[in-house]
Amino acid sequence: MDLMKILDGQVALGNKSGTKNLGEHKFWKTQPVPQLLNALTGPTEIKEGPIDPPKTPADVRQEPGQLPSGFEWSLIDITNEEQCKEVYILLSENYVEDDDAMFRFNYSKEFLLWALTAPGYYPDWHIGVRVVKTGKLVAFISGIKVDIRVRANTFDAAEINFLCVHKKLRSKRLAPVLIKEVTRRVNLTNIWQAIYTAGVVIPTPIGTSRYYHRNLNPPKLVDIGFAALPRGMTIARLVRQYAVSSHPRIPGFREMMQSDVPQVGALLRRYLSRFEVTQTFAKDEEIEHWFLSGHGRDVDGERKEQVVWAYVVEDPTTHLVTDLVSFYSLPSTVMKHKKHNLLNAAYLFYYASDVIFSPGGSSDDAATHEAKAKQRLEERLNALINDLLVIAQNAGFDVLNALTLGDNNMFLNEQKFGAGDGFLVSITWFVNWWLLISGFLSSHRIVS
Ligand SMILES: CCCCCCCCCCCCCC(=O)SCCNC(=O)CCNC(=O)[C@H](O)C(C)(C)COP(=O)(O)OP(=O)(O)OC[C@H]1O[C@@H](n2cnc3c(N)ncnc32)[C@H](O)[C@@H]1OP(=O)(O)O
Repeated sequence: MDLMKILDGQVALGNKSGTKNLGEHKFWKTQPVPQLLNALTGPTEIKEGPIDPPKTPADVRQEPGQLPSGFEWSLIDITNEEQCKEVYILLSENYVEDDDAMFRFNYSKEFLLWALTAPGYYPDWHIGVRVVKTGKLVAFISGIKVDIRVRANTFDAAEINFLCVHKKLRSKRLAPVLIKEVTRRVNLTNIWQAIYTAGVVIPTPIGTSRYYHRNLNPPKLVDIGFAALPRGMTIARLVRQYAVSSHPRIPGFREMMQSDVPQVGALLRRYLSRFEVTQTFAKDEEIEHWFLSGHGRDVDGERKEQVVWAYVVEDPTTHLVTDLVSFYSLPSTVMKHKKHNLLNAAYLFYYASDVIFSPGGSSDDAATHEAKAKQRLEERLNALINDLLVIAQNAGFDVLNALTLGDNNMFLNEQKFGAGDGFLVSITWFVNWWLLISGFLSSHRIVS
């Protein structure tokens, strides 16, 4: 993981938008978040524990916050095809772009439905703002409920995502109004923590993660400016360099099925127990949602895009599920390009392997046992990602993106991922703990 540098009250993340004088946060400095550490002038340590005195939903204002005149709140029913399409259009025209305005996220309607209807979601955390006169949707913010474990503590939290204000309404302080409104609705359910990620630094990050990109379609990525053609290199050589085999190699590697849900749940929970901060996925219905729903199908003649792709390894002898590996599909619009209008990007999602838990030799001391387990895991993850690349390429993806978190450093270099210019900052809110969590946000481009 890349740690951000905190220097003289400036946080430098290496990308243009990531640098801001931290004293300037008019909104965030009023909020119950840990304020930024400053080695020279401010606090240098944040103590674990509640920031605000504990409250109850009875202490929360019952009415929505005040919007500027001419605008009104509008609850979005994301399961309603028309309303989902309105959010899709707002985001596809106004959501996250890279610094050079070459690429913009193009979340599909199916993706939005998948991401916002996870088990336990609250429909009234899907909040829109419309122009009163025309009814046009011009802003959005959303949350879902997630269970988070930080070391030994597990608690309910909101995961906030898809904050978006129409380009024509930017810099009018609408974002703080949206954030306060989602906070109010979350608090009404007696939840007081939230997690979210951003491509900018706001008080206070608990971790920074860098995007890495595995090129699967060199001619296109070079053509659209996502990847550079290194000096002295030809496209043909680049194609050879990034070629992947045509079939998965691990015996028993196959698409995940409904009947795998209990085993995958047990495997993933065990694997994630090794980390200090994770979503718990305590219920099998969550496993089913996150790994099996959103599969592409034709409904009433309309093609539904496949969102999540999950694969398992079924041991050919025992028939037990030993491994999981997955990605989700999140295309980006390629702006201002004559030939290509879409970058088909796959994003590495969760993976797990039981090789880390295999018993070692009886004579091994603890350190040897751990070193051997780590090596087994490294070999296995490389094999799994190698097979996932085959799936992604055969399905027509141009690139597989991954972050520098979890066990990803065990395979990023070997599987030929290149460092990107995008960073993801993970942030907690009202939270007692420093958290690290992965999210759905990136800005991107391969820089090395
Ligand atoms: C317990 C429950 C709690 C629940 C809530 C938890 C918190 C959730 C927090 C949200 C998690 C979202 C997770 C995602 O979805 S991250 C994705 C964010 N979306 C985009 O980047 C899409 C393109 N950009 C836009 O639509 C707008 O630029 C947005 C809407 C981002 C800001 O609109 P605009 O540009 O017109 O600005 P303003 O004049 O209204 O407001 C300026 C204030 O807003 C602060 N700002 C700017 N960007 C972000 C950002 N990404 N997270 C938090 N704060 C942000 C900024 O520092 C400034 O405050 P301060 O610096 O002066 O103090």
